Amino acid sequence: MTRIQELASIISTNTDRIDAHLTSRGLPTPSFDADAPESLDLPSDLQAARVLVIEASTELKELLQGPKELLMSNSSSQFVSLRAIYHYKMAETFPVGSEATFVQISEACGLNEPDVRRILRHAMAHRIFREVRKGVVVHTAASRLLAESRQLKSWTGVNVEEMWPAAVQTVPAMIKWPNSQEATHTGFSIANDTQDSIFVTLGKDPKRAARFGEGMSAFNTSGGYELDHLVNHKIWSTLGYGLVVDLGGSHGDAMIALAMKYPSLKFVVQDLPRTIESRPTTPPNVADRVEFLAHDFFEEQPIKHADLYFFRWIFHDWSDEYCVRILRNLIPALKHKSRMIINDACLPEPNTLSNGAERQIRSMDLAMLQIQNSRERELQDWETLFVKADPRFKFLGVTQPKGSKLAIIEAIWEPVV
Ligand SMILES: C[S@@+](CC[C@H](N)C(=O)[O-])C[C@H]1O[C@@H](n2cnc3c(N)ncnc32)[C@H](O)[C@@H]1O
Repeated sequence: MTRIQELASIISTNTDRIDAHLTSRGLPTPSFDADAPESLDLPSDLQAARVLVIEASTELKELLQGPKELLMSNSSSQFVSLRAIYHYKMAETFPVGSEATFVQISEACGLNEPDVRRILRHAMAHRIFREVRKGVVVHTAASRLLAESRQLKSWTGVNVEEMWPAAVQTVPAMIKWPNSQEATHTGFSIANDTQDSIFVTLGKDPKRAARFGEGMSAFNTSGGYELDHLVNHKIWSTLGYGLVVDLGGSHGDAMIALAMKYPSLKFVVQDLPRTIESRPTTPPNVADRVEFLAHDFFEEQPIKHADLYFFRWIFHDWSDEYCVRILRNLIPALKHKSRMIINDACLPEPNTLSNGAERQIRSMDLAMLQIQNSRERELQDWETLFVKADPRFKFLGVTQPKGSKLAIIEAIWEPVV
């Protein structure tokens, strides 16, 4: 069998399995229609089948394209339509389930009709909106999310208005500040004409801070980043009536999820003031056990003797020098056997992941470069970080929950007594 035949067979077999499951339960078949579910709800073996189909169909497509077409298929304009749709709030100009003409959308959003038409037709080629009759637009499942999901809107806003401009300026930043590890020497710095880091910049603008927090919340519910992987880890049930402090915890999603499952634990979520202020209301059933506190992790930790200090997606935002500072700022607060958990990626050896997972993790690594001059780390890097910070941190190792894109990196404070 040739590779393309093999791929076609993987696609066919696994698509049949998914289809049989959906059909036998009367569940809707995947579609781009506005009423399609936000994601496919499948049991874990069929989620694996879904990933196999996606991986195989991508490889098949790219093999059949050939190298020339593959290289030339990267479009520099891919985010123009999405950014325009986001900026002009085009998805919100007419209700889901109804129709609108390009003229009506233009009048509602304030952009001239010819540009509305070309922007939307570009997006339609990517399944966002559909032209049901000439000049008449309806929502698809993707444009419905842009119209109705606050989190998805924010995620898109962060992507097209914070990340993308920074990406464009990343190589100029590398040329301007060679080998810099500073969070103020980045594509983000050039794109925003600022000498502040992204987090200081967002901290000065409540709307941007709130949007970033909501965008992070969207991440926490999607492909491999779901909080279940964290919540189901064995460590939490060993903490008894313990106190957990989440540094850079944004709107508290992780601690709220843990509080729901572990009623004896108490939590403090720390972040910069604008992020803490912009959080949504905490669910009432856990509000008495999840406290929010503005705290800059480059200052000394004010909550003493917690059982566990937690960092999710924090260290990948900072170069080593700054990570060491973050860890050292904990030391005055630590008690014997305080635990540290870092919930971040642990880069595997090259070519050990599926291509889809490899693309995602390498993109995240570059995203960290473009906004913070930081990076994703390998196992050895994590161990070294604790050693550099203080030899009294004992590195316990890394576990990779099945299906999770983030690892659990553990250390314990063990000064000689
Ligand atoms: C990538 S987000 C991760 C958010 C959250 N831990 C999660 O997993 O959804 C990084 C967070 O670090 C926060 N942050 C950045 N600099 C900080 C600082 N100096 N002190 C405290 N929080 C900070 C940001 O506001 C942001 O919420």
